[in-house]
Amino acid sequence: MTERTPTTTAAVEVRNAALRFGERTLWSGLDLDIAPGEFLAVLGPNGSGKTSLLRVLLGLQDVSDGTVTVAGRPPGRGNERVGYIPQQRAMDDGLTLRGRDLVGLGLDGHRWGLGLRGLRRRHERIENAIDAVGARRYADSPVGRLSGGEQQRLRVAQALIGEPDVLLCDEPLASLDLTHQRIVAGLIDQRRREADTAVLFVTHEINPILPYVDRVLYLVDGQFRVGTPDEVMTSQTLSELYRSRVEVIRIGGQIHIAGAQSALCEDEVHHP
Ligand SMILES: Nc1ncnc2c1ncn2[C@@H]1O[C@H](COP(=O)(O)OP(=O)(O)OP(=O)(O)O)[C@@H](O)[C@H]1O
Repeated sequence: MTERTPTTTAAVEVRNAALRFGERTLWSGLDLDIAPGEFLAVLGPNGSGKTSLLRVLLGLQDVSDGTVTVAGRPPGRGNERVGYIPQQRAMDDGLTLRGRDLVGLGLDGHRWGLGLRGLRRRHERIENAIDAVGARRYADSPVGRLSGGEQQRLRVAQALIGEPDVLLCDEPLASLDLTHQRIVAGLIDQRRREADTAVLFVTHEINPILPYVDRVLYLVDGQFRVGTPDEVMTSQTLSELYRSRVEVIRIGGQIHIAGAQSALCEDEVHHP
C-alpha cells in the first residue's frame, strides 16, 4: 500500500480561471475548491467546455487566466495522484492486450524498486484491482473481445490502481446499459468513500449518479453555476443559464429537464 497522508487542503483548487480559444470564452472567473472525498458532477450542453476542464486538470491544456492545482500540484508533471477514466469507446476488436495488462498500465510511472519484491507488489496490486471491479472472469481475455461494460470496468480498475487522490471521469457511463451504469458509478462512489478520493464526473445524464453527487458544476455558453443539485437543478437557475425557459421536473427521485431550446440535450443519446 502507498502511504497516505491525510489531506486537509482542497484536492482540486481552481482560482479565477478562464479558458479561451481565440475570441471564444468557454468559461471565466471560475473558482472551485473540491474537497477530498467530494463528488462533483460537471454538466452542460455539447461544447460548453466540460472535457476542456478535465484537460486543464490533466495538464493537457493551459488555462488562459488564473491558477489550478490538482492533488496539491500544478496539473500534469507526472502526478501519480490523479486517475483518469476516459470517454467510453469500444476498443479495437483486434486488440490482444489482456485485461490484466490494461489494468497494469495504470501503475506505469509508479516506482516499484528493483527485483522480485517490487514485481510481487505490482502483481498483488493488479490482482486486487481486478477483484475490486469484479473482472476476474475475463482478466486474461484480450480486451478487444470484451463487451463495452467489461472494458469499462477494466478502465475503472486501471484508473483506481494508482490509488488516486483525484479521479477525473469523462462520461464513463456513456453507452453502458443501466446495470453497468450502476456498477461503474457504484465503484467510483465506493472509492471516494473508502479512500477520500475527490471525483470530478463529466456527464450528460445526472440521474444515474444523483445519489452520489455532492455538488454540480453546470456550464452553459460561458456561464456557470456551482452548488448542490437542489440549488442548481432548478427551473429558475437553468432558465437563467440557458437564457430561455427551462422546466426542471423531479419525478421518483429523478431529475428531468424540458426546454424549448434545442441546445438542451440531457435526455438525448449522446456521442453515438
Ligand atoms: N485546442 C482547441 N482549440 C480550439 N478550440 C477548442 C480546442 N479544444 C476544444 N475546443 C473547442 O471548445 C469547445 C468545448 O469543447 P469541449 O470538448 O470541452 O466541450 P464539452 O462540453 O466536453 O462537449 P461535449 O459534451 O460535446 O463532449 C468546443 O467547441 C471545441 O471545439
